[in-house]
Amino acid sequence: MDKSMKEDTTKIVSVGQIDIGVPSERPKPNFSDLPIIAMRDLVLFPGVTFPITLGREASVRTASAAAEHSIPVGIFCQKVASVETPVLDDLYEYGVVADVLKTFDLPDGTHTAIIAAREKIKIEGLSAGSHIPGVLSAQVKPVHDSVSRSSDKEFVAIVDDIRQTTLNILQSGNEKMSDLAFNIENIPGPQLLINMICTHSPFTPEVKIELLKKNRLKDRGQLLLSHLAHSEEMAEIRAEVHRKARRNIDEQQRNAFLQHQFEVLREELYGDDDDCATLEAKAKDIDFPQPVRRTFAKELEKLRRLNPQSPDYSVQYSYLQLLTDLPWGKSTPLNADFASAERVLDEDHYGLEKVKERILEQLAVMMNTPEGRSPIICLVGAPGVGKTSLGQSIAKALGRNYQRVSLGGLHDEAEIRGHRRTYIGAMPGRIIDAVKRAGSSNPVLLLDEIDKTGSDFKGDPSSALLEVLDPEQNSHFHDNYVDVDYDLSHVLFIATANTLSTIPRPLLDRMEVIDISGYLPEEKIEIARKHLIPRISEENGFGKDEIAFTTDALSKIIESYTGESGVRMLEKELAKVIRKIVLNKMRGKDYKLTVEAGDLVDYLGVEAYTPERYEVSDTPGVATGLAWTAVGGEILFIETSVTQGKGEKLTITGNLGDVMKESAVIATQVVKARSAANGIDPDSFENRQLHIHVPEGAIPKDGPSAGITMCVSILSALTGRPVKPRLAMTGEITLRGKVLPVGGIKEKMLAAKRAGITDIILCTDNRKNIEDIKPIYIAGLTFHYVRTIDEVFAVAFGD
Ligand SMILES: Nc1ncnc2c1ncn2[C@@H]1O[C@H](COP(=O)(O)OP(=O)(O)OP(=O)(O)O)[C@@H](O)[C@H]1O
Repeated sequence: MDKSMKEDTTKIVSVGQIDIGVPSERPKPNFSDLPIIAMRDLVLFPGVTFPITLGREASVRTASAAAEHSIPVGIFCQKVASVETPVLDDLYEYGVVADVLKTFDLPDGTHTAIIAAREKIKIEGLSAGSHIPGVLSAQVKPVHDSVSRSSDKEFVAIVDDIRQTTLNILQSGNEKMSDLAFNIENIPGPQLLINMICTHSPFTPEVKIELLKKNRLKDRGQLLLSHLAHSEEMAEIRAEVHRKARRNIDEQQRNAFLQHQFEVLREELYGDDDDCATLEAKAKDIDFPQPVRRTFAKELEKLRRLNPQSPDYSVQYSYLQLLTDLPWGKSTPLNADFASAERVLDEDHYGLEKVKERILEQLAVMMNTPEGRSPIICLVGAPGVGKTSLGQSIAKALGRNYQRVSLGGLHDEAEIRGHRRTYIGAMPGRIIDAVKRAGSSNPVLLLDEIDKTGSDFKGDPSSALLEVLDPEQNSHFHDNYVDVDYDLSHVLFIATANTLSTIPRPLLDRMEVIDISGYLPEEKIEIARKHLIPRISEENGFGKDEIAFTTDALSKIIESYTGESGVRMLEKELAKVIRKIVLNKMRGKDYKLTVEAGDLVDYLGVEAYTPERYEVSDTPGVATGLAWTAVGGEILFIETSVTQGKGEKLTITGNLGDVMKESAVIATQVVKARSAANGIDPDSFENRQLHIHVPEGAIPKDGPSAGITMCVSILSALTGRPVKPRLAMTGEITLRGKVLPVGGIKEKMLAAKRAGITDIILCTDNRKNIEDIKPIYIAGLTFHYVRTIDEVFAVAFGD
């Protein structure tokens, strides 16, 4: 704002009833040539007296001359306040004629004049000529206000309302009208009251001119009242907004104050808040996804408010520590060198050509499409065949971190998905925990023994695993404890299982199953020589090649001290031998570094297993079957005896399960139906009692695969013809005599070879399983593929 404008802005310095000696005999104004003082923003109303500040030279001169010579002047408001030298057109046409009672020069250089307004006037046009040179003058005409009678109740009510509303506005603290505050009650007469309030009101000059224009005082009062009511309303709204703002500020200040006090007290009580600062510093370097960063900040604030001695503090602290420990977006660079991956697999594992080839196929695809989805590999096989260690080698070959997640015996879904933090002792699930331990977001996680999860009232872990393994869902894996999503899509999952039968179908469908069958004794000897003995020797403080086992010694350990498809027990027995050597060494006794077969009794005690050997026997009623257990294949003998007795009776013994018992009943019926064809009198069954027994009664046995063996055993017993020697068989039988295929063929064949069997009867449909086996495993075996029990009998009793 420029200086002159500021000076010229009329300023009310005091109000109303000051005794400044208004002359009783006032000179008549010259309406045809009235000197005019232009006001920038003041509209004066008839009857009102008050001081104004003058800035412009012309105004000062006019006021001084008017005061000195008692000349009435016209007081008009400018339409536009910024006009510096106004002419008549720049003024509103309504104003007042007034007496300049006094002028003062104030010490700060401004000039003040006390003006007493008389009546309303209207500009008619230019005056004939100014009697004060350089002073604006005009020809005007008086306009009289008509005053309502005091009996007009409506008018009285309006005036009362005006007074009250003005008081209300004043009470609400409107500074612009504050000069009226002390005398509004004392203003005499409604006319002066209305005009006074009009003059002092904070309305714009436009509004005030509208008020001034009203000739009937009642009309002016009404218009004033409506403006005042609006102002009052605005004042109330403003007061409310103000109150609210104050309340907010007060609350913020209070919180800040309390927070500060709290920090001070905390520091006094527990010293410096190291935990929060450490967490915060750690979080700065972590590439959190945006929602996780927000959660972290929120939870850290919560931690700050907790007492470090309270149990809640440690719960909250552990949670935040987990958030900072998880490898958000941190991944290890992948090995893209296929040849080195192949080398790693070969170095770590002997044999397993087919398995390694399948794994290499997957690795090749993964290296070729680094951004593609990783398959979920499921390695299935008996214990100790190297599933876990293969998983480890795959991680090594790919250059990824490795962690094992043990799922055996898991019943609680929360073990996979974590517990909500509201539970006491809540923890993250095993998957998140493994990712944390792995320290990168693209590790290899080995889900060990996925076939051994169960479900109970605490939920079904396998359904939680579905979410973990589903590429569509695992990019937003939600662990209940972590409570924010974690991206598992870069993790390579490898599952291991002993059997596929207990894995739920939907889970199985998501996995690439790779079968690892057991090892031949020759392979076990190689594994022991190349991998197990050097490793165990080193672990026990010997050089890699310091201890040697003769082939005979190894064969004996495998045959007489272990009974397994894998090499887990072999590993343990070898470790036992080497520990004994260490013991002898420490006792200062003589010790041999080459272990021979004869030494084994000293080292390992008496033989634990007498290998199942096929014993050539010409006793009728004995047939040799092949069984499969979780630890590999076995041969099993089925014995049938026939005795004379009253009525027909079938006795089954040998700790057999329901399915196997049913097989025995079916087998009896099948043989009975073919009795005539095999030279047995069908009526003779009347007085014969059959007893079927499967030796080693302490071991439970079940399954349908002994069906054809039972048929052969029964027929042999009934006819008295012994079964062809060194013949074993496996296959399910139907009531009509059809032979059905069975599983576990490779393990069964290994067991047959171990036992010295030469001929095997199998269902024709099992031929493909035999063709899958490496020829060296089945060298020396002759296979007889059959479809019916008659063909079985032909092989078993043929010449
Ligand atoms: N082909 C092999 N070459 C070298 N070492 C082997 C081979 N197969 C198994 N091993 C060794 O045998 C031991 C047992 O193997 P591992 O623990 O991997 O068996 P697993 O199949 O996972 O058994 P489980 O089903 O009980 O978990 C390991 O020390 C492993 O290195």
